[in-house]
Amino acid sequence: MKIAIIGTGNLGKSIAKGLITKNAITTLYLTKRNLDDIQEFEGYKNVVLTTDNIEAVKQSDILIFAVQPAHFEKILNDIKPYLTENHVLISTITGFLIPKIESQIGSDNFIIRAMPNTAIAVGKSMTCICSNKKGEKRIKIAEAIFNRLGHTLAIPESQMQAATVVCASGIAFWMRLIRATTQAAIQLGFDAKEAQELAMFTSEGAANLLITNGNHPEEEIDRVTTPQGCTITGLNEMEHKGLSSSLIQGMVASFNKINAIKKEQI
Ligand SMILES: NC(=O)C1=CN([C@@H]2O[C@H](COP(=O)(O)OP(=O)(O)OC[C@H]3O[C@@H](n4cnc5c(N)ncnc54)[C@H](O)[C@@H]3O)[C@@H](O)[C@H]2O)C=CC1
Ligand SMILES: O=C(O)[C@@H]1CCC=N1
Repeated sequence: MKIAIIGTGNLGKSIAKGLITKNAITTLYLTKRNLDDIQEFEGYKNVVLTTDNIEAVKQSDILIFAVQPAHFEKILNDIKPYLTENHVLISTITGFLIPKIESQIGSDNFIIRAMPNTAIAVGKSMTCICSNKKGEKRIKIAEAIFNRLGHTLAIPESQMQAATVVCASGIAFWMRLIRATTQAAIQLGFDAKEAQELAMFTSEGAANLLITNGNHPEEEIDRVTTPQGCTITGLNEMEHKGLSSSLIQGMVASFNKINAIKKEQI
């Protein structure tokens, strides 16, 4: 696959790492206004670093956009004359709706929105995908790319903001939970490195139990909570302090923020 990543910042770099590691490219063009920050990709076979978005568009079939929302409109205008009927455009840009993309370049292109997260760098992204009418014919291509780099779910565009909070911001939320459990493990006597090891692999195990068995989390909790034991004592204390409630409220606040940004853009 001839892929270009337009805007190789935090997310773009993560996607590039995933694509290169999984050997999912024929050619990969990585664009950025200043190439200093992406020198780590220099020297990889079939990977080209450039400041020239138009060159990247001309040399690629699949265009993945990973710039900040404020920069996207100008980039679309710049590349518009070079888009062909074969290009598949995949935008990862938060809050930039398909009708707005179509208002820039028309509705006759394959337009897909994908919401991955930075775990794409290690092939473990949860990526939600939607498309315009025309893009429905190419959504399988997007799914094939992102399935190699994790797990995908096709959703309506109306759920894309919520998916951003749950999956993209979700990496930060989970990191904070892992850090908090690490800090607790240090207080309970492990050194910092061991504490993080315990926290990381325990959270991986918990997620994998659900992924593998398809159970509800409470079923797995029931297997751990010995009556009058230490687990239920800790769990109930966390709930008295508002664990579930604070997570839900935080994610709703995050969602409200995205919607406020979207209103400013309209
Ligand atoms: N960081 C994340 O975890 C996620 C980010 N997103 C979305 O992805 C987009 C990018 O986010 P980040 O990577 O965090 O931002 P970032 O600011 O790290 O990366 C954007 C990159 O685009 C480059 N850029 C700006 N104008 C350009 C131009 N004309 N040509 C080529 N490159 C240009 C910038 O130099 C920068 O490196 C945002 O719209 C964000 O909402 C979506 C999901 C997850
Ligand atoms: O924090 C943000 O606004 C962006 C969108 C999801 C991840 N980063």
